[in-house]
Amino acid sequence: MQILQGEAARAALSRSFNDIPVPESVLARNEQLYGERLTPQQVVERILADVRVRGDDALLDWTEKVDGFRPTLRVSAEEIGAAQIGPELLAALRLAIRRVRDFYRQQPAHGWIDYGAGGALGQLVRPLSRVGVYVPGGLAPLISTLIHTAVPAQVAGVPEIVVTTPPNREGQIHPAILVAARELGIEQVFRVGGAQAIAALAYGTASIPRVDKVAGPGNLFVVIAKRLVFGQVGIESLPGPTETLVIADDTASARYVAADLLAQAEHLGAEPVLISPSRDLLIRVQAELGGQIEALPEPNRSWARDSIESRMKIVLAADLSEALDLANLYAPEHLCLLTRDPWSLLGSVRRAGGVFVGEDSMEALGDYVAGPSHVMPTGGTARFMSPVNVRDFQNIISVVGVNAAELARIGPAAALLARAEGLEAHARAIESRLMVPDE
Ligand SMILES: NC(=O)c1ccc[n+]([C@@H]2O[C@H](COP(=O)([O-])OP(=O)(O)OC[C@H]3O[C@@H](n4cnc5c(N)ncnc54)[C@H](O)[C@@H]3O)[C@@H](O)[C@H]2O)c1
Ligand SMILES: N[C@H](CO)Cc1c[nH]c[nH+]1
Ligand SMILES: [Zn+2]
Repeated sequence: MQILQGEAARAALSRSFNDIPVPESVLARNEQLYGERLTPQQVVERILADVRVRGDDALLDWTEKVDGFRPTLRVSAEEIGAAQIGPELLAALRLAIRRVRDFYRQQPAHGWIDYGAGGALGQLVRPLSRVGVYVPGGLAPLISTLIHTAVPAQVAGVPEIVVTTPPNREGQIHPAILVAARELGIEQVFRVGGAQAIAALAYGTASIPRVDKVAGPGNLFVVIAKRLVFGQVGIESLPGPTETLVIADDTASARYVAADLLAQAEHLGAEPVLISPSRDLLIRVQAELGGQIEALPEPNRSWARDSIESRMKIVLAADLSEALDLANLYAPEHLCLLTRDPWSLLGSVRRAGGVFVGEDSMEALGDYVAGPSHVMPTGGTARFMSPVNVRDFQNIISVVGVNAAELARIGPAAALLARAEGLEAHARAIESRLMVPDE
């Protein structure tokens, strides 16, 4: 594999969300499904327009066409109640819920009101009323994603959560997703995925209630749909196909570096990036990757090989400082630091969804039980977006309650600014309170 350096590395790691690459496999599947090589954007536009007009019928038609099954949309309370998983998996699921909940309970997310000499100013914080959570399920049923999205919303105080997730070819949802919903007290789960699920949550249908905000990651179709419905509904961020950037030096274990790259490479469409100041490490990791890919079972081997062969970038940096500059430029979803003294690099990290410090804090642990939500910004959007968190599920309402003395002090300036804007009624509204009342 080609090793990039200097300007070539900078060019390869600079990106704009608008030119997010569409894998050839997606275009080929679209040709099969639609008889022409439609882009995901074109497909999503059709789906959104159709669901908006035809509601549930459109959801069923698109699910049948794309997922191969015409499902009963709502999972009944009996099905949620009857879902079973083994005791060890249940214990793991409960551990994940507890650790994510404990993490988000630490996030400062309260309102404040300052009662000063001039009256009161502050911010009220209120939970959103109804939130939609998208749980990916195209290739792997991402049980953990339900936990990592719904729990921060619940900590924020959201009373109603609506879950959508695609059914498998038998029209089923993985029982652990239903058990997780039950553990979280979520009653509304719908068998629908992709852009049609996002459309349903944004517009509402006879079966699926319209929500105030849609959260959760997904493939290109999901991400594009979320981008297109923004404004009609709130969108927490645009977490799409996953990516991991590892910075490793000559002290890193090539085995661990390869394992961490492959852990994310097995997500379809993932982008693995490795940056090191050591050419020797880069060569050793490539050899390890070959062996570890071969040792994976199918279909994971094919998914990981596709990510490594089609999208992996390998960069030789002059030193760790250049490695961090390049990482900040790329703004990865996951930044993994596998160096002699990883904590010394933390101060230079400026753009990333999450940073994983040292070889015992592998990103795969973060996917499940570390604590922070694994739903993190991708595609370079970490330049301006953050991982899912409590604030995503709250409104802030500004409070203004100044008293008469304060009004007398600051009112004239406001009236002056209003007249400078040519807004006479604004000025008069202020001055009407400044006038001494007639005896
Ligand atoms: N960034 C994050 O925080 C994060 C977290 C978890 C997962 N992810 C990403 O989520 C993604 C999950 O993808 P997935 O595909 O497995 O599941 P998914 O649920 O996101 O998408 C599957 C759905 O896509 C739709 N679809 C697929 N091909 C289509 C086509 N040709 N036309 C119309 N619709 C189509 C179908 O409706 C299908 O049900 C992965 O890329 C993974 O990396 C990201
Ligand atoms: N790494 C994915 C994106 O952050 C999330 C995930 C869920 N399950 C396994 N991995
Ligand atoms: Zn993962």
